[in-house]
Amino acid sequence: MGRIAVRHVLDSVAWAIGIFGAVAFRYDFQLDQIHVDPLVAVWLLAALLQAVIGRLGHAYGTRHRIGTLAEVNSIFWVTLTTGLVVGAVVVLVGQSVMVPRSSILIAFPIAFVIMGGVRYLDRRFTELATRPPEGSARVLVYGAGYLGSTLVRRMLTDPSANLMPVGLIDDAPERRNTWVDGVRVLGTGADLEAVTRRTGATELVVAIARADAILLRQISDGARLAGLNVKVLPPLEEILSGKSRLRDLRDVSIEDLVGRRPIDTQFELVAGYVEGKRVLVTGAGGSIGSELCRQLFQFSPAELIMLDHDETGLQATQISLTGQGLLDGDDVVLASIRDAATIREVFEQRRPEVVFHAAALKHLPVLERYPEEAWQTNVVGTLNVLEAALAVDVGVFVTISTDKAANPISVLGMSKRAAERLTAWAALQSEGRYLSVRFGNVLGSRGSLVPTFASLIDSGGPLTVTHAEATRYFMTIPESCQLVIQAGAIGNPGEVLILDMGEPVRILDIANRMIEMSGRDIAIVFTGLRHGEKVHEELVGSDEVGRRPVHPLISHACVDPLDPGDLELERTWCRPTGSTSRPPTSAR
Ligand SMILES: Cc1cn([C@H]2C[C@H](O)[C@@H](COP(=O)(O)OP(=O)(O)O[C@H]3O[C@H](CO)[C@@H](O)[C@H](O)[C@H]3O)O2)c(=O)[nH]c1=O
Repeated sequence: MGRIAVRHVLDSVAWAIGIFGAVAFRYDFQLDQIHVDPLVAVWLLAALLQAVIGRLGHAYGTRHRIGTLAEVNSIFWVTLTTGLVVGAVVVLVGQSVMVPRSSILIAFPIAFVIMGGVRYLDRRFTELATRPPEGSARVLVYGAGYLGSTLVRRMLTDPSANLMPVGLIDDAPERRNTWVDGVRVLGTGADLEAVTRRTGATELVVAIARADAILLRQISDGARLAGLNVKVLPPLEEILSGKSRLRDLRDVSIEDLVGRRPIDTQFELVAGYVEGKRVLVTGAGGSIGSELCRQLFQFSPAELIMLDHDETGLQATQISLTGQGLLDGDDVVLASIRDAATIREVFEQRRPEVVFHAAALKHLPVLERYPEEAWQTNVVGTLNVLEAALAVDVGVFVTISTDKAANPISVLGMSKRAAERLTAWAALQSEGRYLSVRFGNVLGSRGSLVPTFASLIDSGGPLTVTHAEATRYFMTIPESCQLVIQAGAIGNPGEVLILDMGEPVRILDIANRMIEMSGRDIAIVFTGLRHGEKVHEELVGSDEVGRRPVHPLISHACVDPLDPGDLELERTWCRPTGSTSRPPTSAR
């Protein structure tokens, strides 16, 4: 018998107990005074009405979860209506067939309490059967809001996850001592140590949808003192859509602690300029280019053309996007931005309408030693892409720049400053929106700080920190790309858009945290600032004024256009003599 049929039968039994019990009460349990046949008729009428009204009122379908308040509420109204109709019948004809009028008045609460009780027991048994098994990890959930409650419920109904929620933590004092599915809010972040001792918890799961790096650092420091392992959830959207499961909980990473900055994507804005368009990304095999491709793909461009000179990088991006890396389609283009003729040909053949220019050389110390390389790729290469775009009337062109272009003192910074200025020049030659987006360090990009420290830790250290006070602005790659794509929607021609990266973080703090998270004993050595390296980065140049007219995290500033005819004047930093750079020397 199906579950719904069983519930109909049980509710009929509830009415039987209610009606016969009420009459038995009425006659003081002198059963020989009871006329059974009319009572059976009244019971059958009640059972039939309960079923019909219940079906009409959707009280028996899958609309409500078993034993929830919503289900009991809907059963209440069905039972009350049934009771009223049956009661009216009894009032009209009951006297003549020896059914006492008061019987339904008493039968209704008895039947309803039994129906509610059966549902409660059903729910308890179901929950007990799916409870995490003995020996499951004891978990505290930080955040008793929607996400925390959903998580607790999932843990309680997914025995395979082996996670037993033993308490909730929430900083809102009014939530203290409230319950979520039998799990209590035991205190705030300040009580973490006491709550851990009391519950024997070993894990702490952060269930705060918009937790940023600062909050995660605070929680993680508290958890360390309490001896808890910190885990974080996959992105909220994935949880809500059911794409991710409990086992996708992962340890908190250095990226979470340093660069997390949840961003609201204004989808309509972005879809407006990407959807149905031919979109080309240069540097598609790199860290930023590949993430841009992944995000742009979701906005259904007519074509996504991934261009890079690094075939292996292109393959990795293709795999991450399409699940295959055969490299045999039109979606990947192998070409170097240094090669003007080839780039022009690609643009003429593929006629992109939107371009994200992410191809660049990026390593500051290397470019100090090889400035000509920075010139060829970051300046001439950018000009090549811009000219090809102008030739085919690209409508939106976004150059990816860096905070090192603000008050530049390095070859990297100066080359990217020139790229921003060339983009501003191109804006003057076109009807389209040609603009740059400038931001600081992205966490985890190839060859950057975090992967370098990670491999130094793997090999036993020491960690090399260039300056004890050095700070950088950090963001995760996905979050910075989200902002870049939004910036493309709101930027005006020739502008540079500057992403708000929050507070700068000390490199030494990152080194210390990574060592601590590794659980190993690793030394730190201070190596001294390298040529061209600033102690603190600036996002806005001293000659620039940033305004935020549209997006709260994106400033707009004007850039002085650079006519390609004047490029030679710009080249001073590129020459060994009189330049800020050091000529290559033999390996030290
Ligand atoms: C690799 C390494 C780095 N550092 C320091 C140097 C910097 O102050 C800071 C970050 O270093 P990196 O991750 O290499 O990033 P940085 O030189 O700032 O440049 C990056 O960030 C820029 C944005 O500011 C990008 O435009 C560049 O393309 C990118 O390479 O950490 C150390 O102290 N020790 C290290 O071993």
